[in-house]
Parts: sequence; structure tokens; C-alpha cells
Amino acid sequence: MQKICVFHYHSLIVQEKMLLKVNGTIRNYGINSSAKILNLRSKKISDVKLISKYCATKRNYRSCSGNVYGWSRKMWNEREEIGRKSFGTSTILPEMPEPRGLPLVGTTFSLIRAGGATKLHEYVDQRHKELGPVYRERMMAVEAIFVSSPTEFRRIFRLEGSKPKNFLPHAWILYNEMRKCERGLLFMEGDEWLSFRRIMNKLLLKSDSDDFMITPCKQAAETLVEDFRTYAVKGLPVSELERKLYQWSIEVMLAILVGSTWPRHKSEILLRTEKLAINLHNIFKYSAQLSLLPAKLAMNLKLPSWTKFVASADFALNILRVTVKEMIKFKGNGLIEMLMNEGILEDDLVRIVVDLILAAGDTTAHSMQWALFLLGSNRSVQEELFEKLKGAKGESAVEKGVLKGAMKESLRLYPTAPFLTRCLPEDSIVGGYHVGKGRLILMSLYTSGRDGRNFTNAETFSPERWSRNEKGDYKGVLNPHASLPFAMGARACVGQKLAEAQLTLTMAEMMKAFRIECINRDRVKMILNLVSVPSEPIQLLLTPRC
Ligand code: HEM
Repeated sequence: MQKICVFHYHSLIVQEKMLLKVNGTIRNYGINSSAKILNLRSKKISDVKLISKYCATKRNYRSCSGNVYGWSRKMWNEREEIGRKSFGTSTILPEMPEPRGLPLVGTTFSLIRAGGATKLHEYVDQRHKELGPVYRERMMAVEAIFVSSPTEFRRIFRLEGSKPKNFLPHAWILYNEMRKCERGLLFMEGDEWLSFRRIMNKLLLKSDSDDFMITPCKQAAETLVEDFRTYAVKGLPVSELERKLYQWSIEVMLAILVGSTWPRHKSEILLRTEKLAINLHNIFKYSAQLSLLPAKLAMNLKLPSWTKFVASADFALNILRVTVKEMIKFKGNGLIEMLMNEGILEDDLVRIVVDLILAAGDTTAHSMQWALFLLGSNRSVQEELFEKLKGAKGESAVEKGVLKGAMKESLRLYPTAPFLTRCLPEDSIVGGYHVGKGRLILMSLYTSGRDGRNFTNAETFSPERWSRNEKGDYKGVLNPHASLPFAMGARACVGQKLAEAQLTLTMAEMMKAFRIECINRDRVKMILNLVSVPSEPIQLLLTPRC
């Protein structure tokens, strides 16, 4: 038994191993570490919480009170009461597992040895195997609690509060401060976030909201297929697949924003946004390189990754601001008009729409890329899906079901955002461990999505697993909450419906038009550039079906 309580630490001599929380950081104190604690005298009492192993019951207090000089019984009771109020429990929690690390840098060198930040998902997967579903680790600039259990994911989303707080790369925050720019939904917090989020939910997530998305998604899918056909008929692999998918994903978002007048303005806007794809890609690439460094240090040292990150962000944001202002003038009937009808003023509209395009571009392009990779690497699954699609007309339930399974399966194995982040608003208990208010939590979707306890034959690409048997159970999914590619709760992806429409409709067009083969499937691995990307360009060879 262990007990959490808030202590007056002035005259404390530690006789047992203790955990002390100072300004949000929990540290271990061994026997007779009174001096260390006394060094903390300058801290305010409210900043210091003691998490002690043995002072669990009144009986234990008495027996250990001899070790705590100057504390009357009354004082113990008072401390106990504060502890109960702070944590709502008098049951004491075990220490969270943690790998051994060095002072200041923690386990940074272990991560570097394992391949660096691009291999974080595999490194963390290994740590979960060693330390369990909940553990903490400090790597250079980041200290986080890693969680891979679907039950705990749900608990975290329950505890996130009404205005959940996510975690964004330090480089992005610093960039916004440096340029004094206000950003869209992803960067907003508190009441401001909530008021805009409610509007976005109404427009993008309600049940019939995908009606205005279908036509632009279909048109963009057809354009992509026509472009790919030129390679298919020549028997050549599709060149620059990634850039083409970025353009496809940006085009859909722009078309949805403008509405029915899009065909009239398309060529002008696409010309303007031609270089957006590469800059968008670079924002992620360079901020990923900065993820293990303190961003301020990188900025002060003018490291190449920092200057390149800033140049890409400047380019992308400037071009998008100008484009969005131009699109407002079109007075179409798309999402921009809908947002204006909700009373959103131009400045807010611009920052929200700019970040929508940024959030949509990269994620959807990479998700599509992984889906094509998996289809192209699994011939028999592809043929099975094709046979089912052949018999289905338009967006029939069958077609939707078949394609949704393939999309879910692709996002399970290759989650575009392999770590979901949250900072809880109160001290909480996760996985049986104490998690302090505001501590960074990373939910490891890569691990949970490939865990045999959550999915049968977890490593196999099997869209069929997401269909249900006569009893209504998924055929190969033991725990659906183990795969949350769009997260869940109040802050989950606001573009989920659009992304789903875009991915499924394009997969359908691709499969109907071609046999897809990935010719370098054995060499392609998943790496992280903040989002998951292939380790080398995916080479698709397409054979026309007719
Ligand atoms: C397959 C494609 C996509 C994936 C996998 C994806 C995934 C995610 C994830 C994991 C989050 C974080 C949620 C959280 O922390 O709870 C997120 C947030 C967000 N996504 Fe997406 N997303 C995708 C497509 C899109 C699209 C197409 C849009 C634009 C319409 C979009 C707009 C956003 C925005 C604005 C946020 C921030 C929401 C907020 O903080 O309230 N996403 N997305």
C-alpha cells in the first residue's frame, strides 16, 4: 500500500523510499535524503507533493512518526486530508516503470542508437514490451508518459475535460511566437477553441455533412486516375507518387472550400498553390528533425533544420493566406461561405481555413499512399475487394463497407499520426499510476494497432476483419479502440468525414481502373517525419483492368 499526501516538508527526514512531486516533476528520494528535501525549502508548499510508500494508514503514521520530527498527530491528519482532496484516493500507487537514463538527457542516446526520432514508433514499441502498457521516459527535450492500452486510451479521453489540451511540437509554437501569428483550430485552446470547434463540428461532422464533399472527392479521384493511366499504358511506375497525392489532397480541400464555382477558378488557384506540396512536406520533415532538440536552442544556433523549417512555414502560410483571401472573394457556396454564414470574421476565417488546408494536405496524402502500398503488396486481398466492388453500384452499402474496411485496416497498420497526445487537466490515475496534471501523455497507436491481444493475426492486412459476423461482432477485431487514427473525444480530427470520403472513393476508382503492384514493397519501411511516411519513394506499377 502506498499513500499520496501533501506534506509540510521543512523538518522531514526520509526513512523510506519516497516520491516527491515538485512543480509537477516527480523525483525519487532514497533513505535519509532529508538534505535534498530541505533544499526545496524555497519552493512554495503548494508546489510540493509527497508521494510516500509507507505512510498509508493511521497505524503506519504512528509507527513512522518517530522519523518525522516536529509533526503532531493533528498535522498528520491535516496532511492526509489535503492528500485526499488533491487525489480523491487514499490508496497509494506504485511507481511508474521507467528505463534507466542519464541526468538531463535521459535515454536520448538509446533512441539515437535505435535509429533516432524517425524510428520512435519502433523504439517505443520495444519499450512497451519491456516495461508494459504504461511507462514514462525522458528523451532530451521531451519527457512523456507512453500508453499502449486501449482501455487506458478511453480513460484518458474520459478525463480530458471539455476543452482538451493536445501537445504540439515546440518548433511550431516557437515559430508562431516569433512571427506573432495566430493560428487555426489545432493551435487554439480553451474557450476560443471551443467556440470555433462547435461551428466546425456542425459543418464537417454532422451525419449528412459529407453530402457536399462527395462530388469534389469523386472529381479529384477521377483526375488522379487519368493521370496515373498515362503511366499504366506505358508500363511505367507512377513517378513522384507522393507529390501527386499531396496535390490531390490539397485540391480536394480547396474545391470543398470554394464550392460549385471551383471548376471556374481551379486552374488559377492550382497554379498559385503549385509549390505548396513540397513546402508542406518540408514543414513536417524539418520539424521532425527538431523534435529531440530544445527548439529555442536550434533557433539561437540557427541550425539548418530550423532555418529550413522556418522558410517552409513562411512560404506555405503566406501563399495560403493570400489564396484564402482570394477565395473569399469568389463568393461560392462551399465551406468558406458556410463559415462566413456562421458569423466568422475574415481574420479568423483566414487563420482557420489556412490551418485546415495544412492539416488536410499531409495526413490524407500519406494515408492514401499507405493504402495503395498495402493494396499493391497484397494481390489476393486486392482481387477479393475488386470482385466485391464490381458487383456494387455507386456508394452502395456494400461498396462503402468494403472500402471502409480497407481504409481502417490501412490506418491501423500505418497510423498517419502514430502517437496521440493529451495533457490532462487534473492529477489523474492512468493504468494504475499517478499522472500529474499537465504531464504529456503519448498514446502509442502503432503498438496498440499491431498487438495480437487487440487484433487476430495483427500483422496481416485484412480488410475483412472489420466486417461483422451474425452475432454483430467484428470478425478479426478484439478491441476496436486499439486503432484510433482520428483520435476520439472532443478534440478528435474534425476532418475525419472528409478524409474517409476522399480515401474510400479514390481507392474505389483506383481498384476499378488498375491492378496495383508495389514493386519495392520489401524495402519500404515506416519512418516518422512527425507523421508516418515511407522510408523510400513507393513505386507503383499499374496495369489497366480494361
Ligand atoms: C487520413 C487523414 C487524417 C488523419 C489520419 C487525421 C488525424 C488527425 C489526428 C490524429 C488529429 C489529432 C486529434 C486529437 O489530438 O485528438 C487531428 C486533428 C485535426 N485534424 Fe485531422 N486527420 C486527417 C485528415 C484531416 C483533414 C482532411 C482535415 C481537414 C478538413 C483535418 C483537420 C484537422 C484539424 C483542424 C485538427 C485539429 C482539431 C482540433 O484541435 O480541434 N484532418 N487529425
